[in-house]
Amino acid sequence: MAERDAGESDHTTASPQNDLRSVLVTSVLNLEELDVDLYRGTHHWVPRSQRLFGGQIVGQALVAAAKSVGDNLFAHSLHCYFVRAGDPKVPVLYQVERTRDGRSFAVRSVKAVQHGQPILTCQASFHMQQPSPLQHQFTMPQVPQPEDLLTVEELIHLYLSKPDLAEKSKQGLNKLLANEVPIEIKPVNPPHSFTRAASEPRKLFWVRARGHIGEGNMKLHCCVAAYVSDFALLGTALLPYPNHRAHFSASLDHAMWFHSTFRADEWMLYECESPWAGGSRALIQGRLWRRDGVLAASCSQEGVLRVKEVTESSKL
Ligand SMILES: CCCCCC/C=C\CCCCCCCC(=O)SCCNC(=O)CCNC(=O)[C@H](O)C(C)(C)COP(=O)(O)OP(=O)(O)OC[C@H]1O[C@@H](n2cnc3c(N)ncnc32)[C@H](O)[C@@H]1OP(=O)(O)O
Repeated sequence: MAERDAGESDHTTASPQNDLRSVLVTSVLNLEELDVDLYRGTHHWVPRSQRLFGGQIVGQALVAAAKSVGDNLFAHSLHCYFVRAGDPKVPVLYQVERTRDGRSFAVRSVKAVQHGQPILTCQASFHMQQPSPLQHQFTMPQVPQPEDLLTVEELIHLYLSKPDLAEKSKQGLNKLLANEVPIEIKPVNPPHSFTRAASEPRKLFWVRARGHIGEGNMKLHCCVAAYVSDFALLGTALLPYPNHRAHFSASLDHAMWFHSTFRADEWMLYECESPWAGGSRALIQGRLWRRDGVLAASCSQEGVLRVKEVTESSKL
């Protein structure tokens, strides 16, 4: 374990002149206030499953919770259950209950509702900054810098340029390219081709919000990190099983802890690993690292994964 650097990072900052404001800030996490502690959120990107993206619901729930706590308090943890699939055809209502306001901590309970029914329950806790001599963290894995790696889109174009690529794979890759995901990803160990080999249930990638957010609003960066943290976590559990494909997958619960200041519009290393899978479920743990090696956030999630074996003919 390494000593944690409690100081500010030497971030290279995305320039607002060259980079439009992130749609996560202007739209997805910009909730409409309907009444006291009642908000409405709309959608930007919806996954192919046609159920709302879990990260969007968690990020919006955290925005709603954060609106009722003072500027001196910062999100330090959240615990959520996804109890129903989110419907992309209607907005989500967020009802906030002010569970407790103490001297150092405040706790909020948020219910995300559609069609009169909860789709997510979330407890979020906020804490004032307090100095402590007790400081440690793991050491960030050593990986190539994001400038030396390709984005997911660049990798897909590379795979598409391979002359022996099967028509079905081409269609799959083009569908992936059509997604307008508001985050950028650079895998650390991308496969050389679209076909995958079995690997340990662990993956590393650089990630950041697409577009500019700017510094100053730490609560907002935590909400963006909550959005980002659910994106590719569950797939980690499938890495040892290239001959199986999930016909149903969904995150069941999601917990997150925020440790340090960070900017979600700057590259962060996301380290994801799945220590267990069984009974059609998998546990996945994630660590978000600032590129200067400071541990920014940790998360844990359990998901349901119902898989089918893929035959050679169905792969083509
Ligand atoms: C260029 C960039 C490229 C990138 C492109 C993008 C690529 C990747 C995209 C990444 C996507 C990220 C996704 C991240 C993960 C998520 O966001 S998941 C969304 C959040 N989570 C949820 O929505 C879960 C919400 N909760 C639920 O839906 C329910 O709680 C539950 C389904 C988990 C509960 O299940 P259950 O109690 O069984 O509910 P039921 O209503 O009874 O059943 C639901 C369906 O499951 C079938 N089913 C039930 N039991 C079984 C069983 N034992 N075996 C098989 N099937 C079962 C049941 O029949 C229902 O099916 P139908 O809906 O009727 O088909």
